Amino acid sequence: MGKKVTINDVTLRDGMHAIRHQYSKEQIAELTREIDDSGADIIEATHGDGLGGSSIQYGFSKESEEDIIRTAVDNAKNAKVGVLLLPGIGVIEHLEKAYSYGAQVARVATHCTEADVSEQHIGKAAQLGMDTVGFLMMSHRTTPENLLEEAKKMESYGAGTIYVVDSAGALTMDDTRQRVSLFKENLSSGTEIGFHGHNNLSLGVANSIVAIEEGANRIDASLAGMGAGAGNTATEQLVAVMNRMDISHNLDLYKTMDAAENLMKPMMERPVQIDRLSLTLGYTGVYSSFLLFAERAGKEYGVDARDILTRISEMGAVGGQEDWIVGVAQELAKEKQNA
Ligand SMILES: C[C@H](O)CC(=O)C(=O)O
Ligand SMILES: [Mn+2]
Repeated sequence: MGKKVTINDVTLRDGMHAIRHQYSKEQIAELTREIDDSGADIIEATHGDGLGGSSIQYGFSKESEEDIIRTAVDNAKNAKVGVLLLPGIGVIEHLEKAYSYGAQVARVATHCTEADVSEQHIGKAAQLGMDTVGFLMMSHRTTPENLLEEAKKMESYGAGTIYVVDSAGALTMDDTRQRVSLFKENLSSGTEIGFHGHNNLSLGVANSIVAIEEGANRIDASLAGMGAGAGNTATEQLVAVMNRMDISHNLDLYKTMDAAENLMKPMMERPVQIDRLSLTLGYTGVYSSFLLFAERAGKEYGVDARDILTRISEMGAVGGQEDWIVGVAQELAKEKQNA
């Protein structure tokens, strides 16, 4: 089926959310070596919210940005190291520094209707000669047709790959199929298409396969699904399914299974799994990295964290609005008192 699939591993970057950005240099080094040895093509390594993400708003990371990127670069023999940048959180200077530390892939992420804020960053990454990717987050929040228009903008700025990003794990298989197939029919034939899934509705692998069937050839995955919410598409599960379907890729199944089981799972602070809270993220379409914030606020204010997420969804929150969560928890607590 189609071209060989490139696996962009997000264990270190999206996985940062699940460990509150607290991977140590030693953990980054060990994970990079195992992921690289298992055959992943790209290893993304930054704070969960990308370059410049270490802050009071998103949580401070244990290690500096330079140490995170350099440790990954120093320990990857074959894989390229990538970085994520959300314009506004990260700036051009962050990108230049990441490049100087050895990052070769730059993924510029915007909300699905705001591609126009990525022009400078995509332009800069392309000018540096980086493998430049546009990353359209919360793709369920707009129509396939509109998402295509945003993808075309990123393509025109110089991105060689455009991703459908299911940040909330809310896309169904038909939703994924419609978005990826429109990209395939309408973007330039030289533009690669990617898919980034979250497993909140238990569709991470299924949606990734649908994306491949429709012409995507870059897929994000992480060991044991380590990532925000119920996690990302689990590498070892995806590899097993791709093997069964004769989809060509570079990964070794047993190595991904062993790394997930022996290395990744023991590092998890909170099991990365589908539970009532992560399922609510997918069900209501809320950004996966809100999970731990909502859980904490629910405990602090004595309210059901599912109600927080539902209210946040009704308010139309997008990534970056983590600070709304405490306000909503306080509001719900007051309503409970007055009931
Ligand atoms: C900053 C986010 O964690 C990016 C991402 O992985 C997503 O939107 O999903
Ligand atoms: Mn993600």
